[in-house]
Amino acid sequence: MSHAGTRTPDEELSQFRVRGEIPVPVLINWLTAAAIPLLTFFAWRAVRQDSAALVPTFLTIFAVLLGVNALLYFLLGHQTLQRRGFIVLIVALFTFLAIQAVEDGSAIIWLFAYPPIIFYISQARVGVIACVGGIAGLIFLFSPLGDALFNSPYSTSFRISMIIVLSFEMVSCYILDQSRRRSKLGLLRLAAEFEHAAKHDALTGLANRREAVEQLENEYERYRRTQRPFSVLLMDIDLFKSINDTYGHQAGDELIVLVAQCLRDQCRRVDTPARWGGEEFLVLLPETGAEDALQTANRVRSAIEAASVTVENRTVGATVSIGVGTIEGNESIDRLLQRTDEALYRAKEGGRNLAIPAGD
Ligand SMILES: Nc1nc2c(ncn2[C@@H]2O[C@H](COP(=O)(O)OP(=O)(O)OP(=O)(O)O)[C@@H](O)[C@H]2O)c(=O)[nH]1
Repeated sequence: MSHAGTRTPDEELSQFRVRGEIPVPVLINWLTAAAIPLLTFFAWRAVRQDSAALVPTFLTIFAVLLGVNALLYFLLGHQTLQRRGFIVLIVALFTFLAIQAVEDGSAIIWLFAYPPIIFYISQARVGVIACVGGIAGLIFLFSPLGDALFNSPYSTSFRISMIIVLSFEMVSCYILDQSRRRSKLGLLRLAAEFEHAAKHDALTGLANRREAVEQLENEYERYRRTQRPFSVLLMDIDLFKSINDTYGHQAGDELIVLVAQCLRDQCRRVDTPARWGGEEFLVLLPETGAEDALQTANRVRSAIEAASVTVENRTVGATVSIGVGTIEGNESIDRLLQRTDEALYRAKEGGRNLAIPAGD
């Protein structure tokens, strides 16, 4: 998972979805589908109960606007627009329900639906701001100034209970939401670790053979589209068995890590150095012709020849033999690897510590 730029984990989280999690646009659609008939029902009841014309009119307007918000989402597919539109509408709706004392004041208890929704569909920061704003608004509504402005029918005990219970619910929702976000982050990090482990070699940290094959296939596809050739270096540490036998397996492993580091140092960022087998490495050089590939091979070879590790106060170095292959015409990846392997074999036969271009 990327931690690029100044993105906070919260923003980062919204980019990913864990399997089974309800996507925010879907939840908003469900809530809209539930709210429209409910609002229509309460509007109809308000008409029947002879409430002021304002109430049924506003409830109907909210139902229509929620429908328009959903329609716009289906037409444009703009998730942020859908979410922001929905938040604005529900904040306005809950404010209206509270200050107009809809349903003789009982509609204010719908405010309890607000905290879980707001925390789920927006970032934690937005949820906190919305909840603190909501409680502040409610305290204002229940204050003597609110009474003077809106003439609320709520009893004192109801007001106290409403503020305490709603605050309790908001804090609970915040805690549960934090826990949900932390577990989601943990799951995403675990998935990223698994993905990394599946694609990389544990000893060297280089791409493993499976990942190298995948990159080769991608590069091959690009070659077929653009006809810009790519090259591969297939290399093998010389006389590695005798290094293991003389200095031990641990020293052998250290040399493998050293070779990997030399590859990293000598390759471009776009190249893929990979551990191909035990003491075999492959480097994929995208958009690289034969001449440049041979130059890179010789640079890598010299860097490895110059490097060494210290084992029990003894300096141990190694050399590598390299086959250098460049894709030609319509040949397959297998054919390219076969030609490159033959070149590697010739480098071994020719005395080792050599880079030999593949033949036809
Ligand atoms: N330490 C260590 N040794 C390994 C690893 N993987 C393979 N080897 C050893 O590498 C050696 C490879 O030897 P060979 O393929 O016979 O060839 P070589 O001795 O390198 O000789 P040439 O390739 O002909 O230059 C074997 O002894 C393997 O056991 C590893 O991960 N760590």
